[in-house]
Amino acid sequence: MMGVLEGVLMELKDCAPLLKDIIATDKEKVTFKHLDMAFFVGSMPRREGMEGKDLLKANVKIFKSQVSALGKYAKNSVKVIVVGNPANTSCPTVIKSAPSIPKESFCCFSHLDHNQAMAQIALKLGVTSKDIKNVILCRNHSYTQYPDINHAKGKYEGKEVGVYEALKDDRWLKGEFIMTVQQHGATLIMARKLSNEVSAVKAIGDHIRVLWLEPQWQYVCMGVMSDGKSYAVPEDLLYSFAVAIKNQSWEIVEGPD
Ligand SMILES: NC(=O)c1ccc[n+]([C@@H]2O[C@H](COP(=O)([O-])OP(=O)(O)OC[C@H]3O[C@@H](n4cnc5c(N)ncnc54)[C@H](O)[C@@H]3O)[C@@H](O)[C@H]2O)c1
Ligand SMILES: O=C(O)CC[C@H](O)C(=O)O
Repeated sequence: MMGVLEGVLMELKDCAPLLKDIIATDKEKVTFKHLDMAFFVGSMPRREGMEGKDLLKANVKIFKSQVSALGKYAKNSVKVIVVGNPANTSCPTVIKSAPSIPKESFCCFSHLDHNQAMAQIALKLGVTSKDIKNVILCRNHSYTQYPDINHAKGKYEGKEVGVYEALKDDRWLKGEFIMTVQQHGATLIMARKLSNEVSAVKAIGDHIRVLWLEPQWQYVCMGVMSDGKSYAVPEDLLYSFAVAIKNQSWEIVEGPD
């Protein structure tokens, strides 16, 4: 596998102007030492005809072994993002496998769903995603997720207006839009015969920027352990909420403006 890694290294060097150094290794002790952020992405993707549960056994085994090494070698302040699927279901198991790391430091990656939902609205309005804000991706990273646009706003014809008001198409927003977002991953696999890549990498970059560099981004979606006090979601259930970011940490937002 080190040969393959050499190829990945070459690509990383080609696309990272701010890159200072890379350590390529297959040793857990070296990989996880002094880490600030860990993305659990090395795992099986779903192929056409497979269901999320088909990945569970294989991927949870990979995550469990890696995260216990993470607990052993990484800083206690490390932030862990579970990307590999089924991301929601795996995340609590991952958390339990590294008890030395606070459970608030873990999240399941739902930034891609958030980007997808914003893109659907932007395309329908004829603007770009950067003109849309406050779309909340609720519940989880699967077909039962729910894009909440009650607080969403768009810059439309020079004004900032609520998405319902701008689109004037409640039927689409309450029907086709929700279904398109919920089934986006599966539809893409059917079309491409492979799961998403470019959009996932872009969303991972967005997630890092929000968490690490741009805390002024107030309403962003992450799958986190519920505190039992918000939106009647039971405590310790992994759930995608709108969160506010402060000091590289998150807080569940109750009803964004
Ligand atoms: N949450 C999300 O929004 C989201 C988005 C995209 C992909 N995913 C998930 O991320 C995962 C990876 O997807 P992909 O398209 O990159 O898959 P891929 O098959 O292209 O890459 C998976 C990589 O994992 C590596 N790997 C396999 N077993 C490993 C192990 N035991 N230890 C370390 N690495 C191992 C493989 O060598 C391969 O390089 C999948 O589970 C996919 O469903 C999630
Ligand atoms: O398996 C799916 O339905 C989607 C896979 C995709 O990589 C994603 O996580 O969005």
